[in-house]
Amino acid sequence: MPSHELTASRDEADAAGAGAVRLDHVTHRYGRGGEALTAVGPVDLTVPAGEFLVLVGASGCGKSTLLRLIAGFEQPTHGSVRVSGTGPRPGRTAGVVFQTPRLFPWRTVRGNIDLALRYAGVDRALWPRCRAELLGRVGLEGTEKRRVWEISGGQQQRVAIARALAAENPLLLLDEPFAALDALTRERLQEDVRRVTDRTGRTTVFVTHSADEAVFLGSRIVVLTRSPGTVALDLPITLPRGDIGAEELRGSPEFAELRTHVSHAVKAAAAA
Ligand SMILES: Nc1ncnc2c1ncn2[C@@H]1O[C@H](COP(=O)(O)OP(=O)(O)OP(=O)(O)O)[C@@H](O)[C@H]1O
Repeated sequence: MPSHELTASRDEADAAGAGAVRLDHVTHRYGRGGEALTAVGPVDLTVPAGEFLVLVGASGCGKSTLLRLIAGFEQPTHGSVRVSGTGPRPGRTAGVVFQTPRLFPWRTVRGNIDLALRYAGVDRALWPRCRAELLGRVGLEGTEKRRVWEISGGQQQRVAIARALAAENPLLLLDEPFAALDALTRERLQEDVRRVTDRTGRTTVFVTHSADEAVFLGSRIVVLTRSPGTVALDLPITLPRGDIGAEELRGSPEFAELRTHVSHAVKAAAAA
């Protein structure tokens, strides 16, 4: 890339904020002709750096498609997607966590994390420290030597989160990462993700069906209409973050009120 282009894209990134996402009039269509399906759009959405945005909506409303557009795995049919002021690059722009952990099953926990560190270009001499720090962040200290099949589904998803954090991308994208887990594990991992993202200040876009999960995690919630997904509700969440316990938060009347509000909005958007 010529140096003036590099400078221009750096300037754009600085102005947008590292990890900031901007969707301008984005539409995405799958297929062609009579078979074509407009899955998303038009959507205009700006996610400032450091925000925790949760996308909620009924099945098939286009949540995953939006996430894939932000990750650069899909190109919009119309409109533009910018992350940190530039077009997203698949595998480079964001750490991504999917519904299933997608780990290398024949490798150890350590092997899976090291692969991510190698891919992120981290100096090999720093791997032990980075690995320990990443595993510490997701509560997996002492599991380095265990094979993937020797740890639980919840622990595997924790490894996937640690791996997504390895690249130090300012943007984290999570697509229903806890959908397959039992309620208790799910709550614990929600707490982990809330803590880790609050601590690291990363911009996060999280997809879920659950109003409860959305209110617990988000600093902002966007509810999508049914397909094609457009913004039905854009709601800032002003619940306290940081120095409040998870149980206290989940048990508060404000939490219950917001959960009901979001749940009704999701149902109304799906029926509209
Ligand atoms: N690769 C694809 N090719 C064709 N159609 C697709 C493709 N991926 C998704 N779709 C369709 O686009 C629409 C939106 O799908 P998407 O997976 O984005 O929704 P979602 O809200 O994430 O659904 P869920 O909550 O069930 O995961 C659906 O009608 C789906 O069938």
